[in-house]
Amino acid sequence: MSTPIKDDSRHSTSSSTISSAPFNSIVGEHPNAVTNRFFSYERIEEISNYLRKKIAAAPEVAIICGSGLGGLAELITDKISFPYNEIPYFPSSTVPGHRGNLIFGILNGIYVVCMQGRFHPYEGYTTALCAMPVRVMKMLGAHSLIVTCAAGAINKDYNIGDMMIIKDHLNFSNFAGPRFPPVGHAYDREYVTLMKQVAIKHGHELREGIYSGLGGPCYETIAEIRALRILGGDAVGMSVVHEVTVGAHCGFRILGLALLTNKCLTEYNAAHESLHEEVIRISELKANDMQQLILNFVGVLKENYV
Ligand SMILES: O=P(O)(O)O[C@@H]1C[C@H](O)[C@@H](CO)O1
Ligand code: HPA
Repeated sequence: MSTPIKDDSRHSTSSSTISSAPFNSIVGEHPNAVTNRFFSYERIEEISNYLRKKIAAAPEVAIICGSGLGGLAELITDKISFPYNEIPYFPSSTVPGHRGNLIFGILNGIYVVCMQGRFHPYEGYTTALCAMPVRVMKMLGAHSLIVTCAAGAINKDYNIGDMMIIKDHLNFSNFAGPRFPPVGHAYDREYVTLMKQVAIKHGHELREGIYSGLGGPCYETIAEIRALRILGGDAVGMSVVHEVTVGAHCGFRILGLALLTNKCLTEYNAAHESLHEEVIRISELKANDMQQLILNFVGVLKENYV
């Protein structure tokens, strides 16, 4: 792992107040501004050591829950839960539908670590900071990363409530971090096949497609959606790509799963606009199907790969 880092001794793990002060982008700097830079190997190690002392085992699978999808954590047993603001150097979750807990425990027979909510660049955090927990979860021992998200459907044939395996992405966000990591095979082809088999076996219909990652926080313009469609995007969202980039860089086998919560606008005379409340409503409505897919996929990983 690389060490492209600027450290700052003002922060140490002895201070649990680092992340707990409120975010106020208008009147001042976020209290995590110092952490909102690069992350050294040593700092990732410091965070990992803090967690390692308190957990029961090394996690094998890491899971990131997207908007409204954090209910997966309810299926985990023997849970040890850390609110993000109690973990050294972690930022706070500020988006509704992202509860902000790092949860360790057993899911379908495997020790997992689950991010119940993620960090987005539009919250004011660098992409490097948003993806920092991926490095921590890898250092703790996880070999596989399951990234879930809510996304808008661009593909004309895809509908609200569809679940889509992410086979590749279009990255329209910037990134500060290690230079030139290859991501051509970031999404594990074997995992895609495995997930399709799981879906068939358990009677779930699954789409497959390309996720376009934009910065947000505004939803896309009609011109943008039309352009993304021409470029081959099947869905669009505001996360995933930084996590997958970092996950590929640190050697994770990765599976991406998007829940399509809305149809993106492509016509100027369309009556409706996308709303985050609607995104969460659909996520929660379909959460059970997403959870079952992940639960069964993890079970298959246990049988075949672990
Ligand atoms: O964290 P995810 O990618 O699931 O959240 C999506 C993208 C935005 O954060 C939000 C827009 O409604 O949902
Ligand atoms: N655009 C971007 N992000 C999203 C969307 C969308 O339409 N739906 C859910 N997350």
